[in-house]
This record gives sequence, C-alpha cells and structure tokens, in this order.
Amino acid sequence: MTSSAIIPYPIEPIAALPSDEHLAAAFLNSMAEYGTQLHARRIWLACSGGRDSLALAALCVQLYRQGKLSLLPQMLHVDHGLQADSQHWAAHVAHWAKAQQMPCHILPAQVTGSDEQAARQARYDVMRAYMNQEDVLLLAHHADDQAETVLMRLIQGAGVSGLSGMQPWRVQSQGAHRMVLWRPWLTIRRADISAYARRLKLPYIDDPTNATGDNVRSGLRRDIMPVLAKYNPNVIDNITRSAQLLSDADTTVRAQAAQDLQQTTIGSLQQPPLQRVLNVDKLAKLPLYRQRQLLHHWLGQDEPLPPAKQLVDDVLNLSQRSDHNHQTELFWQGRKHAYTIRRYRQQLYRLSSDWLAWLNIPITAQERTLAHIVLPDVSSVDSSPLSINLRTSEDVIWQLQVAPNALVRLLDNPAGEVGHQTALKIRPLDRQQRLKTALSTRPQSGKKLYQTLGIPIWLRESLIVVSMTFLNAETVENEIPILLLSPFDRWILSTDDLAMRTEAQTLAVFIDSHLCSNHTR
Ligand SMILES: Nc1ncnc2c1ncn2[C@@H]1O[C@H](COP(=O)(O)OP(=O)(O)OP(=O)(O)O)[C@@H](O)[C@H]1O
Repeated sequence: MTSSAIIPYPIEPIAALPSDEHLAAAFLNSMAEYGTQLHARRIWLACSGGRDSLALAALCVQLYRQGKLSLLPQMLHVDHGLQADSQHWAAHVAHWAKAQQMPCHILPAQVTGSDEQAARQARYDVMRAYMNQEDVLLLAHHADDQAETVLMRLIQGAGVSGLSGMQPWRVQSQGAHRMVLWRPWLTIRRADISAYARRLKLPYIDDPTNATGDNVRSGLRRDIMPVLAKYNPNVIDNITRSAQLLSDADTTVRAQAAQDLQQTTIGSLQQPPLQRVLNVDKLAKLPLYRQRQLLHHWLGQDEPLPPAKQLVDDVLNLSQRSDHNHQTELFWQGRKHAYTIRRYRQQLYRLSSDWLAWLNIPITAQERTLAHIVLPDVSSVDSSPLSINLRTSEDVIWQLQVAPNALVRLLDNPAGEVGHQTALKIRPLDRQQRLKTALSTRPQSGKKLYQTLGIPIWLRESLIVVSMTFLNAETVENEIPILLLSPFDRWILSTDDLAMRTEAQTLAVFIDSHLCSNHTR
C-alpha cells in the first residue's frame, strides 16, 4: 500500500519570495468579484497540507505581506484520523503555518464510513462547527478538479445544475448554520499550481492515492483525461468554460422555475416542508419543458439533492391524468426527509412522512370554559389569548387560539359572568354530523362536506368542529357549531338559531388555528 509523504523541502518563511502573477490575479479578481459579500466577514483557509491548498495558503501569505490582502486568513486543517500518519501531517501543517506566522487550527474529525464522501462530510461538519455563522471558507479547488467533477457528473447523467460543476461562491447550510465556500482558483490549471509550489519549494504532503486511487475521480484523472487531451489539448480549460456557461444557464432556469413555482403554488412557500401543494391547472398551462423544470424544483425544495428524472416524469404523468383515481402514491426518499406525492382533484401534494404520521395522531374531544380569557380584567393589554393544543407531536403542534376580548364584544353581559357561562367544545368532525357553512344554503353531513370543501383523503381525520356551548343554558340550543377547522383552512359555520347566529359568527372571527413546527427547512 502506498502512503503519503512530505516533499522534502525545509520549512522556511515564503513571504519574501516572488508570488505568481497568474495565480495572484485569479485570486484578486475573485476577491474583487465577491468584494461586497466578503466585506466584514471572517475568512478561513481549508488546508489539507497537500500541494494545492498549501500553495493557496502560501499565496495568501505573500499577498498579505505585499499589502494586497488586508487580513490573513486563518488556516484550518482537519485530522480525519484515517491514516496512521495523520497526526504527523497535522503537526507538519501547524509547523509550516507557524513559520509563516499564519494562525492555524487543527481540528480532529470522526469519520463514519471509509469512503471519500464520508471524509468530506465529516471535514465540512467539523469546520462549519468551528467557524462562526456566515464565515467564509477558502478552498483550493482548481480547473482540473472542476473538469473531473463535470465529467464525473456527466457519466452519472446530471442535469444543467450538476454539469455547472463546483461554484466559486456557494452558501452551504446545515440546519440553521451557514457558511460560504469560496473557490478563487477554479480557472487555474493544476500544472500552474505545481510549478508555483516547486518554485517556492513548498514542503507539501504528497498523497499518491490522488493519482493511483481506485475511485472514479482518480480513474478519470489517470485514464480518461490524457486520452481526451489527445483529441483536444485544451480539454481542461474547455470543460471548465462549459461549466461556467452552464452555471449561467442554471441561474436562468432556476429563476424561471422560482417564478413559475410562485404562481402555481397553493399556500405559502415559506411554510415548513410538511405539505407543499401545486395547482395542476396552472401547471398544465406552462410549456412541457417548464412543467418538468418546475416539478424538479418543487419536489427538491428543502432537500440538498434533486429528485431523479424518473420521479419528475412520474409526477408529470400524475398531473396529466384525467381520471378520478386519487389513490396513486409516489414515494421519494430525499436526503433529509421521505415524501409521498399524491394528487387530489386539481392539486398535487408533496407530503413529508413526518407529516403523514402526524395526521394519524387521533384528536381527542375537549371542552374549555372561556372564563380565563375574560378574567380578571378583560380590557388589560396583557390579556393573553386562550391557547388550546389540538394535536401535538415532537415536531408539530396544532393550536387553537381565542383572542382576548372575544366574549365581551359578543355578549352584552358583565365580562366575568360571560366567561363562566360559555365554553368551547372541540371535537373531530363526525361523518354523520350535519353542518352548514356560512356559504351553503343547507346543512350537509360530514361525509358530504369532504366533497364540497375538497378535503383530500389524508386530511379527513384532521377536521375539527368548534362549538360554543352554554354551561347553564335553560332555553337556548346548548351547542352551536361555529367553526370547522383543518390544519390549513377554516370555515365559519352558520346556525339556524337566529338569536345566536350573529354572536356565533362573531366569536368565530376571534378564533384561529395555526401550526407550529420545528421541522428543519
Ligand atoms: N484535511 C483537510 N483539512 C482541511 N481542508 C482540507 C482537507 N482536505 C481537503 N481540504 C480542502 O478541500 C479542498 C479539496 O479537497 P481535495 O481532497 O480535492 O484536496 P487534496 O487533494 O486533499 O489536497 P489539496 O487540494 O490541498 O492538494 C482542498 O483544496 C482543501 O482546501
């Protein structure tokens, strides 16, 4: 087995040596391009100790000493602990940084799994955790890396976004924590970096698996690139240029899809990713290629990786069906969540599995006197709303809120008395129960209401009837339904009791329900 070795140059300060104009220009141009975003942000440099990232660190030291960089980035080296010598490499990097008077932090990482992807993931996690929110991380990726990335994605069948390769400036978030990846050298050839490293006699760590490893990337580097170069010696620069062109195209496509999404989405785009809904009629009006792009983006919202093309095609088919079969379910296991895609009437739903599990939690009937929202002093500014939990899980709470003052405005009674007399009854809608919405002329059974109100099958156990009831009633009808609620909608109900109709409808206005979710976006 081959192992890494340090190129045997002594560790010496490099600040006074001549820098490389080409490499410096690429760095400074990129710095100018992202100048606004870089303003007042702390910059770190990810250094493996390998040739490329050590060369980038060296260039930063030189530009800083020349006064072209106002602050010297701090170096971060992650010790994956995967190789016997890794501590030795970490010490070497720290030693080199010290000789350049460059701050350096060695971060140990726990890698679960043995592949390159697991190491990369652990590396980013540990660096992100060490950095502050919105800090910038400099990476030494270059044009040859970019060409390999694009080729790798091409043979995996990527779309415009994947084929645009690595981005020079990319916000990366994990939960609420965000950092920016900055790659100023994406147009620089590996050979130029090597020449610079040789000129400076940089004692970098040479990892032979970069060239001989048996993963796809090193295979492409070793076997394919030289063959392609025979057909066109500029292959690396050309692939890099294609990636840039595709990156612009990707931005255009995304902007179009975002606009289409805004116009076809039902409900808020801002809500947590529990349920996302599309209007099928509006979708169908778009040209087919925009429908596909839109579905690609709609499905992939809240996820780091896009859905497979097959799924997009299947969802498109589902949207085009003209029968009344509402049973079809499509599944997608995203990176963060699993989803079910369903259609009900002219709407497409993307339902997260957590959401579907939540919808299965039974709702228990309850009764609450309104006393405490009118007592002790209803006019006091800090009377808080009465909150009633309707359905609760670890992630999602559905809550009913009755605004203060509700009753006082309603009934011409002293506040305290009203509160003691009046209660809210909350129950799941019974299929046989007959209710009249404010808009309909006749009462309808619960079963019929599903149809009239267009409630999809999976939401039917989540309909709640809120009634007003009088605890000491003698003459009036003792339970007046005032509101029908689903997690996303509310319908004011109407009563035949003329005396109570206005009061009931006014009380309904003061009652609202909402979902609180700590589901990560
Ligand atoms: N152990 C590490 N600690 C800190 N940063 C790293 C580490 N490994 C890689 N990086 C950063 O990620 C970039 C890309 O990683 P990649 O594995 O392609 O590079 P490498 O071949 O290991 O090293 P180099 O790019 O330094 O020659 C590096 O240029 C470097 O900026």
